[in-house]
Amino acid sequence: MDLQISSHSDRSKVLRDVEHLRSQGWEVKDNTLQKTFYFKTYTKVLDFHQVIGIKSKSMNHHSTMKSDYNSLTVVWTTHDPPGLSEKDTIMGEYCDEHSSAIGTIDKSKIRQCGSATPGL
Ligand SMILES: C[C@H](O)[C@H](O)[C@H]1CNC2=NC(N)=NC(=O)C2=N1
Repeated sequence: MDLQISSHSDRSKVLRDVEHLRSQGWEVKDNTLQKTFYFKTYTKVLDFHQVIGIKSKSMNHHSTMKSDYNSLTVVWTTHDPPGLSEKDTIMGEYCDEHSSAIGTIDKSKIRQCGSATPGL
């Protein structure tokens, strides 16, 4: 895996934590950690977005998030110094913990209503 670890981070710890997150459904892509969480309602999608946003403010570490009616895709990476850092793995764990508290569903259970942005 050609993965860049942020230079201020403990490389072996980040790699270990990334492996754990991969076992929980996170994908490593272009030096990011990403995962799509599925929810029964849009209200839950918005709640999860808000929960991540509040934690991001307190950690001064921010993700790219793409919301849809039944899902939220979260992408973590560190910009400076670039690569994956402990902050990304901490936030990944935080997302898993809080998505469970809100209540995720399996992808196969989402109600298909079409994307608001065809082609995405
Ligand atoms: C100046 C401020 O501390 C930085 O820009 C913070 C803000 N949020 C951040 N978020 C992420 N994901 N990576 C960063 O390097 C980062 N840096």
